[in-house]
Amino acid sequence: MTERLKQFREIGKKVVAVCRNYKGLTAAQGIPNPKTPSLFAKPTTAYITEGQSIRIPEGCNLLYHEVELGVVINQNCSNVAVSDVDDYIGGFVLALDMTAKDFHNEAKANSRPWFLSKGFDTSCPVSDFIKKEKVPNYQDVRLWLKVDGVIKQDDSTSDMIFSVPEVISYISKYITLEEGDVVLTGTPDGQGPVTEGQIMEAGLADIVSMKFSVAK
Ligand SMILES: O=C([O-])CC(=O)C(=O)O
Ligand SMILES: [Mg+2]
Repeated sequence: MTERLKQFREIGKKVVAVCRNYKGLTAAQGIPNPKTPSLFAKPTTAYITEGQSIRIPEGCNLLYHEVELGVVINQNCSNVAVSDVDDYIGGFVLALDMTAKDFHNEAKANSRPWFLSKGFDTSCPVSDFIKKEKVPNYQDVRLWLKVDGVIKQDDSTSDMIFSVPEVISYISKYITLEEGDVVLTGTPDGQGPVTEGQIMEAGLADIVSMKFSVAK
């Protein structure tokens, strides 16, 4: 295990994710904006860092990329008001919410849980830890992702339906967030398929970028 990954596994406990949190995404999909943040989780075994490949889960024929801003929590966070959330943000990571889209579609169609489609090994590639001071305007920062050099996702976090503080405050009413937990804040429009051998490059403005390849 690489040192960086060990660090994530040790301090990074849960991954709590919000979905359908960009106006551009719900508009493109023709679905109403959610009234409250819609949540799911990934196990810590989903984390990988640069140098490791995303592995297509057995039986999956449609793997999707989703670039997301991840917020790293710095202390126990329970029942926190929106106005106090900044005190609980320790920093950021750039993350990919890799999704076995065929499993996901089938689960949704059959009213079954999403866990496998979002939680398989390697489904949460993350960048190096980004210090909080490096992203002072995290409510308006550019997220982008290219597949084999072609831009597929490119939007600002200002397009979120629920802001980072609103998402974290909401989660903290029900689930205690702990030091090292990562909150994935949803993907902008442009999520789409990747196949074996393709390379994704993603970035948070020009603050950080990362590359991950897809393997069988
Ligand atoms: O995969 C999906 O349909 C939803 C999701 O995670 C997101 O919007 O970030
Ligand atoms: Mg997502």
